[in-house]
Amino acid sequence: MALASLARRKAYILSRNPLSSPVDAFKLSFSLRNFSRGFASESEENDVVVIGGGPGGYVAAIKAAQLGLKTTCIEKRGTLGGTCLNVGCIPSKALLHSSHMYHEAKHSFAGHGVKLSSVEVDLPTMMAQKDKAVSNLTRGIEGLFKKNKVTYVKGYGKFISPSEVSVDTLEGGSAIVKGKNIIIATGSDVKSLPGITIDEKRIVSSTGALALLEVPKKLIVIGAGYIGLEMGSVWGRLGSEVTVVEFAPDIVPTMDAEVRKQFQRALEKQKMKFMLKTKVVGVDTTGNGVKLTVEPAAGGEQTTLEADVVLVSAGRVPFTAGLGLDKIGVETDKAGRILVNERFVTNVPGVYAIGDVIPGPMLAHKAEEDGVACVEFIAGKHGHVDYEKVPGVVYTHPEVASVGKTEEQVKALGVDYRVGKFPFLANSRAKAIDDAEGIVKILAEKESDKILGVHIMAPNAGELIHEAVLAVNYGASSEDIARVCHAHPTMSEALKEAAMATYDKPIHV
Ligand SMILES: Cc1cc2nc3c(=O)[nH]c(=O)nc-3n(C[C@H](O)[C@H](O)[C@H](O)COP(=O)(O)OP(=O)(O)OC[C@H]3O[C@@H](n4cnc5c(N)ncnc54)[C@H](O)[C@@H]3O)c2cc1C
Ligand SMILES: NC(=O)c1ccc[n+]([C@@H]2O[C@H](COP(=O)([O-])OP(=O)(O)OC[C@H]3O[C@@H](n4cnc5c(N)ncnc54)[C@H](O)[C@@H]3O)[C@@H](O)[C@H]2O)c1
Repeated sequence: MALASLARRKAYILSRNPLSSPVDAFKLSFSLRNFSRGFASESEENDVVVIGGGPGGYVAAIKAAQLGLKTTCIEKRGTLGGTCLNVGCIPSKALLHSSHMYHEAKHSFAGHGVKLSSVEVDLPTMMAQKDKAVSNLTRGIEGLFKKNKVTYVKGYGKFISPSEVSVDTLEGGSAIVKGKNIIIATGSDVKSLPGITIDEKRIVSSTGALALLEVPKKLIVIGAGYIGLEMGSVWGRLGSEVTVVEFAPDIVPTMDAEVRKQFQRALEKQKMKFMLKTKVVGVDTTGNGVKLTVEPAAGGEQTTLEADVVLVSAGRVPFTAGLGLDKIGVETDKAGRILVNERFVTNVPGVYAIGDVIPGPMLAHKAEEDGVACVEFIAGKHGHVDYEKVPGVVYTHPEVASVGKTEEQVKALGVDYRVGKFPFLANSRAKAIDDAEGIVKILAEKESDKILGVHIMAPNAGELIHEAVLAVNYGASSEDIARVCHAHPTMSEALKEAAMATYDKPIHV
């Protein structure tokens, strides 16, 4: 790197970092010189050290390096990408896609005039395709680290002081990594239930459910949340008889109630069974399968259910084991989540936390936004995450996607509102492809017509929602969406029609 360009970069960073002292300035120029040479020794002080290489951590590390900060990321797993890439978002979406293809071939192709003499599941090939997707993507992040000159340390990090992390490296040694700013991005782990031991064979977490060696005849899912419904769908499509046991009166309790009812009906049509308001009180694994004793959540008569495999998907908890938080005095809440202020700083100056390990939705895209905003603050810029406008998607078929408030939340706020709905049964593209189960529902403030929430159930709701995410972020009205020309024939026209139904009348119903 030319000296002039180094000087410009240094001046730029210092101009945006009001905390930089002359000593910091010296360290910065030292680190920038090393940065320009493309290496960094672990004993040198970093501007930013990130513990955890998941969507929160790796994105924070890349962004920090892009902002000219000398950055090291410590990850214990041996591969980057965290829960999401290794055992979460990516492998589950790979299996959801493969199992959907099988299900379509078996149940829908003939109706489109495509005849197959036989359709079979080849589970090892399906799993290999999933593993290939995962390894390509995790290696891709290593490439991005190299490209952006992020130092990658493979090992388990623990605090020895607010500016030093000791790492037990995967190679067997240990190292001290120093940083002016340390970001905790250690993510989450499966929440275990009392009396139920996960062996990842017969009683599995999502990780085991992503790697079963055969299709279970009977699968019981504990918890009707994101993981339960997605993984229940995968195995249900491949032939399992799926029963979902849920403690609450409803599936996905955070979803808009009207959409949720339609969603539950759609899943029941796919033969998924639900036992709501039900709790698990005992598990017996002494025989070949698993016997699960359940009773009504409010107490009452017990029933025994039998299954080949039980999936425990009753939520996730922040992961901070062995991190040494007590050593440096980082505060957590009762649920173990690290408490941070609006700049992601913990109660210990210089120590930050982002992603699943702090309060807020446990979603990969939220963790990424946290990561970018956190390092922007560190670099003296203005980071921003609006937690009210984080979209959520359940990747079943149909998918359910939402942004903003549910009708129940709007009612609770006492706001006067209007609702506009449009069914996919009246959408020409959905009818053309014979996949028309679903609805768009828009909630808008009555007086201003400002959109408060959008809920979509549709085959590709996870893609369709982003027009609504943009609208909600820009403070758009339903009329704003309705007056935008949408291409025909597309599923997106259903959003336009629902918007017309919100402030006026739709054309096609
Ligand atoms: C089955 C499943 C499916 C999911 N699907 C989706 C989805 O479709 N969309 C979505 O938005 N979200 C999804 N999620 C949630 C998503 O995976 C998380 O919200 C996201 O991974 C959180 O990112 P993170 O960076 O905060 O933590 P994580 O991804 O958990 O990463 C934390 C990393 O830190 C490492 N680590 C922990 N402690 C240490 C230490 N002391 N030293 C070094 N390294 C350490 C861990 O090994 C881990 O790799 C899914 C989750 C699961 C389980
Ligand atoms: N598509 C996605 O974005 C996606 C996919 C998978 C996971 N995730 C994330 O991972 C996290 C964990 O997923 P999850 O499905 O495990 O949690 P979740 O919070 O989505 O759902 C857990 C469900 O289990 C129920 N439950 C809790 N204790 C129970 C008990 N003892 N018996 C029966 N039911 C019980 C809850 O009422 C809830 O409905 C979620 O917060 C989600 O954000 C996201």
